[in-house]
Amino acid sequence: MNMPTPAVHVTPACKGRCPLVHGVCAAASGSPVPITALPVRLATQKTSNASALASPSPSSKSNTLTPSITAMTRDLATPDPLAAAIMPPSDETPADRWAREQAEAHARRVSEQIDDQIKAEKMAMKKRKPPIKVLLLGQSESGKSTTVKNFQLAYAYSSFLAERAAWRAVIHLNLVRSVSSIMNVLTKELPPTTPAFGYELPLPRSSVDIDEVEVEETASVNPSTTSPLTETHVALLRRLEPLRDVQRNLERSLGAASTEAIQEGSVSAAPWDGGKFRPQEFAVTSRSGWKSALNRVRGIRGEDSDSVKGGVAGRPSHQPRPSVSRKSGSSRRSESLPEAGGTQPTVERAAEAIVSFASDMHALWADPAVKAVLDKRGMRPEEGPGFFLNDVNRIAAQDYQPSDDDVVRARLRTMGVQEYRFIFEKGSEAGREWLIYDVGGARSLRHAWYPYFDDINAIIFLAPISCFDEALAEDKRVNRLQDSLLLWKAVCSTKILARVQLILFLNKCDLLQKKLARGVRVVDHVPTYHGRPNDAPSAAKYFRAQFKDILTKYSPEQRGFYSYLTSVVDTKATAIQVAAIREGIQRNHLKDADIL
Ligand SMILES: Nc1nc2c(ncn2[C@@H]2O[C@H](COP(=O)(O)OP(=O)(O)OP(=O)(O)O)[C@@H](O)[C@H]2O)c(=O)[nH]1
Ligand SMILES: [Mg+2]
Repeated sequence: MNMPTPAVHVTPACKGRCPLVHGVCAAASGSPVPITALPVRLATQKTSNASALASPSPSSKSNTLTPSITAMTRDLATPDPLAAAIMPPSDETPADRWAREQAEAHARRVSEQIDDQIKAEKMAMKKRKPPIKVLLLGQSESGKSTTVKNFQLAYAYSSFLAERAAWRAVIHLNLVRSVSSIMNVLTKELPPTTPAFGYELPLPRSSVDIDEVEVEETASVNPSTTSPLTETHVALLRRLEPLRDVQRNLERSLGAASTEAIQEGSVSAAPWDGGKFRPQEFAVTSRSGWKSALNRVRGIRGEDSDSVKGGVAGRPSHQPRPSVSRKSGSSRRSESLPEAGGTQPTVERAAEAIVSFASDMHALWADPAVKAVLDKRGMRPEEGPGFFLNDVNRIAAQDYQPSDDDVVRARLRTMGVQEYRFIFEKGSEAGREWLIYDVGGARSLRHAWYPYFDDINAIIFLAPISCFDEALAEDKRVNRLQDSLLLWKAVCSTKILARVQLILFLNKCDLLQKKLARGVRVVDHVPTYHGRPNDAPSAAKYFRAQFKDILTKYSPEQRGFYSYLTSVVDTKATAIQVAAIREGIQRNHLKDADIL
């Protein structure tokens, strides 16, 4: 008799010990194997189930595949051999049968529920809207992080609030740094016969011996007759000298983000723009910047400990793009993190020291002779980043807690790329997730931007137009406005960004206004400005036209020019602009998706 070809398959894994479902082994974890290829074990098992078949003798040649299957087929008058395997026992009582059927019905219901759930999840996945991704670009100190703070204030205030206390150390450092830089200028004003300040002078070790050193040293000081500085100033400078240690300690506590950009020389404005750039060689420096710095003073160890994973909106989380993180192991800049909570005592000691220097810091800033020296040397700390000397008494108070405005004005540079998640609760697109990427703007950090160009919806580009007379911190030969224009040109002409909506913030308009009001002439730094009025609206209009020309000329495809005159430290005005931008980006996104 010809052996019928079985219509069932089992996997090698189960070796036929499990029931089959729809002709395929239920324990399938490997490729199904035709039953004909099975070792003898399956056949012997089936034959024992079908007790009609006599067991073959161990010595018998019938212990091979062919005779066993022959036996099995003979035995199986039932059409499905596996049904026999799971058949209820022949001696099942009515009660047992009832229980079995109940259990089977329950199992079916559970199985159907799971199927429904999987189906519903699949549908929801299909329906979920992709996040809108916005990248903030611009040179260092252009106001990118300050713009993020405006988004946080407007749309994620609880997370802004959660971080606010941690900014105290940053604000203290900003304050001390202003004092230090004033001290540096004043020290230069002293005549050469005056003993140098700083490291050559034996510094008082504590506030107790300040007076002794003061008396001893000031006796020999003979300030220049042309300098407005007197022995009182020298004494003041000497008393403030220990603040330099406070600054160093705070910088150490806050990490790399708290130091300002060092001069780097000839790094190009846009490292990705020019043929030789290979993005995979670079990595994002993620262990620095706000998050890490704030975590340090909050006593949180590790960079992701407060990252947002589908929860609170608006807090930073670093999520490097795959193309970036792949290489991050070798090229990531390492920064040793202190032990959890280890920076807290240092930060508190610094706060106490600052309180004890409050009146001297106030005296320094309020002194007309000091102002005269700063003016003469062209130094205007009040127009620089993170300036808090006007509020020294409030900030150097024992119980000081930063206000919203203090946080917005605080300066801490961004060194990697930081991602902020926002889930907007109101409006037509409620529930839509936004991802905002804040990057480090120094020239040496711009290579890390490129991987983020990939699938971005919009770029907010910040150009600080008050900087037309300033040099880049990284390269003193480069004018800051020139750098912004070069960078804008590179962004406009980058092919991968051809369809990305570009929004230009001509920022620091408040400082532009102040600068021109005190007599700085645009034409002295921008010769093509010739013949135009030296006022802020005219200058802003002129700069805007330059940016627009570049967009028109260098965009691979025609696109709209959206620009705003901003002062992002003005949170009220910025809130209105941010709302308009949000609406605009959303509309553009919907239009792209053909929803509008
Ligand atoms: N007066 C004034 N200050 C501003 C304005 N925008 C930003 N600032 C200040 O400038 C400093 C630098 O701003 P950030 O937002 O940190 O600059 P950034 O572009 O993030 O800089 P990097 O992180 O180094 O790339 C901060 O102290 C801000 O408060 C503005 O429109 N007017
Ligand atoms: Mg920043």
